[in-house]
Amino acid sequence: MATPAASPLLLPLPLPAFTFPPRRTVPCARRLVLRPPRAGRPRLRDPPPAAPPPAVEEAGEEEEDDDTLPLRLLEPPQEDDPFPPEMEPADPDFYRIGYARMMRAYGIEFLEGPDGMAVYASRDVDPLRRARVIMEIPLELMLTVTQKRPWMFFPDIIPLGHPIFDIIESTDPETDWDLRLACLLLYAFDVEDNFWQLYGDFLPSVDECTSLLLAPKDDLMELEDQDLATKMLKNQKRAIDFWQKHWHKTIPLKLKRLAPDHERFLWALSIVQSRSVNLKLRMGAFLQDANALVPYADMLNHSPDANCFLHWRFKDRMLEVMIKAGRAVKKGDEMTIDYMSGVNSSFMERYGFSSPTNPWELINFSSDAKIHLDSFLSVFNIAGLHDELYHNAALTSGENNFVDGGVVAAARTLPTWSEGDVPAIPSLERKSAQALQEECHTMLESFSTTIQQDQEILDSDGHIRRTREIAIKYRLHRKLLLQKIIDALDIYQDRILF
Ligand SMILES: C[S@@+](CC[C@H](N)C(=O)[O-])C[C@H]1O[C@@H](n2cnc3c(N)ncnc32)[C@H](O)[C@@H]1O
Repeated sequence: MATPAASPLLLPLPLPAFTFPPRRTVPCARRLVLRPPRAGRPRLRDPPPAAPPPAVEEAGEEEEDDDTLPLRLLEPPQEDDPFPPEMEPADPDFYRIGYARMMRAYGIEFLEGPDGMAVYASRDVDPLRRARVIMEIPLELMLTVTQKRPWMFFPDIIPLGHPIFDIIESTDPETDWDLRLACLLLYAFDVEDNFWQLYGDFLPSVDECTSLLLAPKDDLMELEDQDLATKMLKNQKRAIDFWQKHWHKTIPLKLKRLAPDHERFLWALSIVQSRSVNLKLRMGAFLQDANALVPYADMLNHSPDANCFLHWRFKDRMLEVMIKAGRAVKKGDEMTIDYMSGVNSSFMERYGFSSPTNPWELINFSSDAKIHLDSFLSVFNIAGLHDELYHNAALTSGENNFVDGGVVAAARTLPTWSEGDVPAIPSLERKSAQALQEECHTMLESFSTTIQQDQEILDSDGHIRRTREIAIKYRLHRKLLLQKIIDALDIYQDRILF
C-alpha cells in the first residue's frame, strides 16, 4: 500500500513481506538462525554444523553479492543459449531491487555476558590495514523512520486506514523520533510472520531492561542526582501522556492490543531509545536522516575504546559492522562500538548504564586551585589534545593498570593552567592538588552512602530490581571517579619533582 506520506522508503519496488527465497549457500557466510524462544531470554548462538570456518572479508570492496544473483548470470553461456549474442544480460543491480535478504555474520558469536547479550569474536583476527566486515544487515530487516517531512518509514507494513498510522502522523518527525519508532515497533510485533515478531523474543524483557524510563520514583532517588531524576520523571510523563492520549478506552482492539497498558509502551520506548541508530539514507537526489532499529547490530555494547564501527553501504542498502583497521582481535574478545562521547548522565538517560572509567565524565570543581596541565599529563603518560587524549601504555613500565579512562577524565575535568613554556612550581602544584583533593572529599561526603555501602548493597544476595541496581551503580561510579582523582593527585604530588 502507499499513501503519499507513508510510501516505501528507498525501494522502488515493494518487497514481499519477509519471505526469503531459497538461497545458494555461501561458504564463507555463517548465518544465525533464530531459535524458538525458551524460558527466559534466549541466546542467539546457532552455528550451522557443517559450515567451514568463515573467511573474514576485507571492507571497502564493492564485490558482487553473487548470492543474490540468478544463476544465469554466474554461469558461462551455454551452447544452445536461446538468446542471440547481441543481447546482453541486465545490470546485476537490476536483480537486487527489492530482493529480500538475510543478515550475515562472520567470525562472531552472540552470548549472554555481564552487560546482557553481547557480541564476541569466535576466532583471532590479525590487525589489517583495512577494516573488516563482521556483520551485514540489509535494510529490509530494520525498522526505519525518517526525521524530516515528508516523513517516511520502512518497511511499509502499516495498512491504509490503520489507526497507528494516524498516531504516528500526529507526532513531530524531528523531535518525536522515539515515539514514532516505538509505535512502528509495537505494530511490527503484531504483524503475523513479521521478522520483529521473532526477533522480539531476543530483546530484553521489562525486568531485564536497564532504561530509567522503567524506573519507579524510589529507584530514581537512588541516583542521588536531582537533575537526572527530574529529567527522567519528565521523560516518563511525556511517554505516559502520549500513551494516555492515544490508547484511551474506546479505541479499536487492533490498536489497543499493541500497548494494552502504559508499561508496554514505556518498554517499547526504552527499546527504541537504547537500541536505535541514526542513518543517513539517500532518498533519490537528497540525503535523509533516519532513525533505525537494526537487528543483530543492536546487540553490540558500548566502549569508548571500541574495536568496531558501523558503516552504511549505500549501494545495496546494507548496514555493515566492521572491525577497525589496525585492531587485533583475539577469540573471546567482546566486539563493541562507541555509542557517543558523553558524560555518564547522558548514557543513563538514553541507555541506562554508566562507567567508573568513562573518559568523558565531568566533575564540577568550584575551587580556584589549578594544576599544571602538561605536568599532570606527562606524569601519567597521557598525550594528545583535549578531545583526543590517549594513554601511551608503551611508556608505562612495570606499573599496574592505574591509568584508565578515569585518569583521562581527571585530565579533562580538573581545573588546569598552561602558559607557554612557563614551568610548574612543585610547591604551588602540591598546594593546588591538595585543595582539589579536599573538594573531592567534600563531594564524597555529600552522598548518603559510602563506596563500601554501595558495594555491599550490590553484592547482597537479595533480589534487586534492575533499575535500582543501575541507579546505585551510577552514584557508585561517580564516587569511584572522585576516589580515582584523589589517588591520581597523590601520585601527581609524588612525581611532580621528577
Ligand atoms: C544496544 S543494546 C546492546 C545489547 C544489550 N547488551 C542486550 O542485552 O541486548 C544497549 C544496552 O546494552 C547495555 N550496555 C551496552 N553497553 C554497555 C556498557 N558498556 N556497560 C553496561 N551496559 C551496557 C545497556 O543495557 C544498554 O541499554
